Amino acid sequence: MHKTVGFIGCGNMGKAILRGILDSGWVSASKVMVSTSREETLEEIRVLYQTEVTRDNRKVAAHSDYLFLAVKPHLYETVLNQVKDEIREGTILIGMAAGVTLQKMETYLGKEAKMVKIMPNTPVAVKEGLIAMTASAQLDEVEKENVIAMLSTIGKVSLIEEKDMDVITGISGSSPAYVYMFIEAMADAAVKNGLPRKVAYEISAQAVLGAAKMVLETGLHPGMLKDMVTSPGGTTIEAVSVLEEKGLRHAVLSAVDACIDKSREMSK
Ligand SMILES: NC(=O)C1=CN([C@@H]2O[C@H](COP(=O)(O)OP(=O)(O)OC[C@H]3O[C@@H](n4cnc5c(N)ncnc54)[C@H](O)[C@@H]3O)[C@@H](O)[C@H]2O)C=CC1
Ligand SMILES: O=C(O)[C@@H]1CCC=N1
Repeated sequence: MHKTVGFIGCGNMGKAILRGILDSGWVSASKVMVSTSREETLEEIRVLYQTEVTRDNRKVAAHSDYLFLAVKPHLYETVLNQVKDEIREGTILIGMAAGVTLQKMETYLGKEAKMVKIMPNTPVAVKEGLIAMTASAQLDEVEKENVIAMLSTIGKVSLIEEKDMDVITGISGSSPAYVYMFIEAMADAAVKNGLPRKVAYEISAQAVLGAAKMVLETGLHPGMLKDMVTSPGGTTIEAVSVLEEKGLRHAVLSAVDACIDKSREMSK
């Protein structure tokens, strides 16, 4: 595959995808061009990834078979308006902004185009991402399969209806942040009890990774897996009891609900 790839904007999410697709070998650095508004970011990307970099979004648009739009949601209108004449007929535009629907992208572009909306999460950087995806009617099956093949190199691809994108944002796009808070809090407790911080992070993170794998690979209900850890009169039930008392379930449910609400509001 000798396709060209472009990134307009390359901050936290753009860099995570860029790193993932380069590491996977799906594309070589010589086929990738990146533009951002910040000179320092461009220099960092050029040094780290050896891709071509530019301040000119139009140049990236003209270069790309697959064009990732990795700017903040409020910049989509400006950027799509800026590059609309450079986008080739076969170019596939890949939007990832919370609240920016395929319909909005088409309106900003002012014409129909091959467009994909994804909701990735930052673990794509280590090829363990979740990428929810929906494609516009302009993509044929082969083009859709090609996009799925590219994204599959950096995580699991979940084909969804666009109406579900806000919910997926709540439990995937945004959720690594909540999980990092959980890992950090567990590590703080370990540090309080004398463990060096570095060891505490490694052990907490591995426990979360292992628990997630158990859910995915055993197919057992999370409640049953919890029960299997919780020995009668043992240590775990003490922690479980405090988590229930402090309202962990309700806190998580309400937090995810607030995230979904915000995404829905942005999508209007
Ligand atoms: N950070 C995350 O975990 C996730 C982010 N997203 C979406 O990804 C998009 C990017 O988010 P982040 O990477 O977190 O933001 P960020 O602020 O880290 O990166 C934005 C990038 O856009 C560049 N930029 C700003 N103005 C520009 C312009 N006019 N032309 C070209 N580049 C410009 C900045 O220099 C920066 O490189 C957002 O739309 C967000 O909704 C989606 C899923 C997860
Ligand atoms: O916080 C945000 O708006 C973006 C979208 C999902 C994750 N980060």
